[in-house]
Order: sequence, then C-alpha cells, then structure tokens
Amino acid sequence: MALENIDKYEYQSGFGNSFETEAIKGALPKGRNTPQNCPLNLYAEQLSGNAFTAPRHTQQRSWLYRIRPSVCHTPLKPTDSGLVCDLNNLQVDPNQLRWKPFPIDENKPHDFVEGLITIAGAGHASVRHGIAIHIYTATKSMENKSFYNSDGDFLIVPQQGTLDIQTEFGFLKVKSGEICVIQRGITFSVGVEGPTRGYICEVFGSHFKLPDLGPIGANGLANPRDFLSPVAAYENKEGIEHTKINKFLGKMFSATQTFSPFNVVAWHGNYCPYKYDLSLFCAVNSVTYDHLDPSIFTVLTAPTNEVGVAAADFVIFPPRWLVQENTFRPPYFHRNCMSEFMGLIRGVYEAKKEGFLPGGGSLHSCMTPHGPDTDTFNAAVKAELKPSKIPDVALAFMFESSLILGISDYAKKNYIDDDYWKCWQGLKDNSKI
Ligand SMILES: O=C(O)Cc1cc(O)ccc1O
Ligand SMILES: [Fe+2]
Repeated sequence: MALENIDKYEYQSGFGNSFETEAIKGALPKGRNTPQNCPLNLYAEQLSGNAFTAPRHTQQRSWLYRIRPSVCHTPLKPTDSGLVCDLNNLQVDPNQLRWKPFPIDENKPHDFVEGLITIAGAGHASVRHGIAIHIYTATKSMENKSFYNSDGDFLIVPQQGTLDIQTEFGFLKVKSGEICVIQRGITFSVGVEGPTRGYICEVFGSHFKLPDLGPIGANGLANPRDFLSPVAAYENKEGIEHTKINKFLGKMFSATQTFSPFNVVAWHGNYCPYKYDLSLFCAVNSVTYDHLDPSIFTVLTAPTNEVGVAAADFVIFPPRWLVQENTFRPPYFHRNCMSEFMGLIRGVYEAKKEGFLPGGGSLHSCMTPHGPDTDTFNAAVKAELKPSKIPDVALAFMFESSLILGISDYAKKNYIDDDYWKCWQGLKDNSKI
C-alpha cells in the first residue's frame, strides 16, 4: 500500500524478534533472500548489525527490498553540521558536574542533525568500544534530508516534544516518556513540531539488549512484548534532491541522491529500530529494608566483553511505591567505579530537591563522591516511613558506563552549574561522639 493509504504508526511487537513485513503483498521473496529477480523488480539489500560470523544468538541483520539501492548517491563530502565531536580531544574533569537545561535556540531554526551536541564520551568508534552522550535540540523537521550513523547505535530519550521518525523500516512516533533505539547504519529522518529536546546515548560496541533477570524470574522490568518496531512503509519519490548525512568516526559527511531513501517496500529480519514506553516498566524493589542499587531499574544494557559490565546501562527512576522500613529511602552517598550521567525527563529527582532540571544533566564520574543534597538528606532522616509514592510526574534516568568519560569543549564551557558543589556543603557533623 502506498504511504497515503496506511496508518503510519502501525507496529509489530517483541524485543529482538525476527519480523517480516510488506507494504505491498507479495513484495517479500519467498524461501530465499536473493532471488535472481525480486518480486516487483525490487532490489535486495542486506543491512548487517554484526559480523557475518557472529554467534547465532547475537546475530542481527535484515533484508530490505527497495525501489533503488542505497548505493545510488553522490560522493560523501565533509560537512559542518551540529556540534558532534569525535572524542579525540575531550576535557578531563573529575568534579561533580551539573548542567542547566540545554537551551533550544528558537532564533536559529535547526533540525535534529544540526542540533546534535556531544556532551561526554569515552573510547572511540574506530575500535568499536565506547560511548558518547549527546543532547539534541530541534525547531524544524528534516525536509528531504536523512541521516545514518556509521559509528554506533543511538538510544534516544525525548525530553520535550514528540519525534516523528521516518526510517527505512517504517515510521516511529516517539513521545517524551518513551525511548527509541536506531541502530548503526539505519537511515532516518526526524520530524518535529515546535521546540524539541532530548538525550542520546550512542554505543560503539555491542547493541542494547534486555538485562538478565536472575532470581527475579521470567517477568518484570521492561517486558519484551512492549518493544515496538515499525511495519514496512515506503515512499516512491524520484527526481528530487535528497541530502543524506552520515556520521563517520565522529565527523559529518553529506551526499545527495535523486530519490527518497525511504523506499523499502518490504523487509525481514531482526536488525530494526524499536521504541518503548517507559511507563510500562515493571519496577522491582525492596519491600523490606534498604535502598537497593539502581541496576534494578535497568531498561536496556549494552554489554562489554566482561560479564556483567556494561559499556552503557540505560536505567530509569520510575514512579513507584517506597515501603522500606527503618531505611534512609533516597539514593545513598556513594563512590562508584562506574560513570553516571543523569538526565531528567520531567518533575523532580528524588536525590536533588533543587537545581537538577528537566533538559539539564549531571555527571558523577568514576569514584567521584556524590549523593543526596543537604535538604534531601535532612528531610529523609526525619521522614515518617509510611508507604510513599515517587509520583508519576517524576522521571529521571541514568546512562551508566564502566568507561571513564571525558567531556566535550562545549560541555566544559556551556551551561555548567558552577554552584553544584555547594548542595552538599550544608551536611554537618551530626555525630554524637
Ligand atoms: O547518583 C544517583 O543519583 C544515581 C543513583 C541512584 C540510586 O538510587 C542509587 C545509586 C545511584 O548512583
Ligand atoms: Fe550515583
């Protein structure tokens, strides 16, 4: 069915499933991937998310059947777009860092790609190990323009504004409170309405997967069936000037082509973008005593080769009941060997009464001490411990990484909250020694 006639936002569900979907019945070849001539005379194109030889349980690839193949474009040329940096010259700062909300510059119309700003990172795409944390802002849609990333997968966390994402695989509408993953190589274009902002965790190595549940059992946290991938939807536009932007080793390149890249009539496979509504997260926590580690709120994890150690964990602090007895309920004071970048989607975060705002961020690096601010501490040690609720209006998250992150020049110079350190200075000696 041509684009005009379909529900753009139809999805198929299941994390990591092998899907098959056709926008025109019969467009998928039967019984083989590369027949001599594909149905409807489409071109077959494989998109590989892993080495061909990766073990079967990690294997991710899809076959796309398209009107013209992706290769029909002019040579890619370096272009200035956005403030993505290549992580080669990051600034080093062990302090507790907090950023005020990153502004959405409405005086300078810009799209999603032009509004990408790298904040922090470690490792490098060239060795397929590491992560980068970006902020995006946008005030306009990408028109006749698309983007694909050779460096890694994007986990996108919208904070303000809905993303209307057209991909080679079909459409995804992603609201604030939902997330999506668009993997390495997938071409997409982002439509927005009004001022838009969010966070991105880019992983250069493994793909995100659901965490193991161990003794929790077979259910809970993010359930596989709540992950949604698009159904095939194509547009047949020829004779246009379409710009394709590619991020390659942290630099932007641009090429043109005369047809829409969203020309995939059918596809099958398990390498495809997906979205997830964070309100569906089934939180598990202590119902006796103590504040448990935030790993219990892991939505997705991108592992390293070391068992149990992530390049990036995506963790949320979801609305939930707190019922622990004789317990200091907010996050504890701690020093962590992992790096913790936090963002706030809405509301107020349980460890910080003030100063940590939606659209801002914080970074507590490897072994950098941190914890609840003075007001939060003083209130929590006096609180009556009846069941209480972290309200639905609050939603914070963390990109937690085993890597030690450097910060970009931009992040070092802009929107830093110079007074952040002061939020702990009121913690007095209360000892009765
Ligand atoms: O630092 C933070 O606010 C994140 C965090 C939350 C929590 O509940 C326990 C540990 C932790 O690092
Ligand atoms: Fe922490």
